[in-house]
Amino acid sequence: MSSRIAFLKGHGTENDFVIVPDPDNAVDLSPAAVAALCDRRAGIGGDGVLHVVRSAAHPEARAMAARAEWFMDYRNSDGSVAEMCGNGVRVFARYLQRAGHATAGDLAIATRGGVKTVHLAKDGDITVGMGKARLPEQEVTVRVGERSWPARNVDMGNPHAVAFVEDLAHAGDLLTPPAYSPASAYPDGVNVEFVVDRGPRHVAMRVHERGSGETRSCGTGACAVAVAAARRDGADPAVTGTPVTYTVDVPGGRLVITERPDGEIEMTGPAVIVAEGELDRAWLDEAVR
Ligand SMILES: N[C@@H](CCC[C@H](N)C(=O)O)C(=O)O
Repeated sequence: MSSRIAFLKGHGTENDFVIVPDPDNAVDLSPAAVAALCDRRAGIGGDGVLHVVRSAAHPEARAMAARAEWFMDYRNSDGSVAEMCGNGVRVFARYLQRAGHATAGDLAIATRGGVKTVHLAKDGDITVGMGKARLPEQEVTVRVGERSWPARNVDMGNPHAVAFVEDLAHAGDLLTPPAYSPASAYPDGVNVEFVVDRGPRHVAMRVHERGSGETRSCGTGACAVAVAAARRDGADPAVTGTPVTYTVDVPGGRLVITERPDGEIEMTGPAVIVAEGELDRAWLDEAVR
């Protein structure tokens, strides 16, 4: 076994990831190993890890192997797994392109949230088919300090609570997860988005991510926000037969989200690889001890 592990570092609207190419699923990425990699002082640093594995080599993805050669085994920075990562899937596709595993055109990627189709151009922004949103009706309240807001429940494969606020500063420092009630609303935790209006079909958000804390962007969160904003604004493509597009500003940049009449959501945004290197396996072994 080599004493080195290849890695790359990338981001999408500053939601940043450690990328671990591991086609045969040979690297033991325990939760402690993921947390060590994501540590911004003692490790590489990132909001999460994109473990790049051939679908056929991963028990959670084998059933998707005929439709998608590669599986995005996404982990949050605390080591927990999540169903889907919208910024991550664009960065994942950018990595596959750079490594020569994908060319311009449509590329299917397996995720725990199902197979997603990424449209890759030679360069520039990347568009991803994010699937449909589910809007469970349950009433939820999100609380930060003395303030509270009703939140819209949006499921993008992973859970989101979207709260429209007067000022993004009202979300506070987001060093701890925002409180919500009822406590039973999200048995597996939730990503919480705070949203303000910027103009017609243009909003800005901050997010506290389950398993990662406040991040500079969340792709699934931006989709959840766009759908929640559209319904609040009385826009439902399924009713009007017309696609609806929202621009969503995040602290790390801008994402453009379109919901089509069939409910399918497309997200467009950047994906950047910033570095490539090798990890010392002995460091990782020591870090998880
Ligand atoms: N940053 C991601 C979402 C990552 C998963 C999330 N923290 C969860 O646990 O559901 C995105 O861009 O969608």
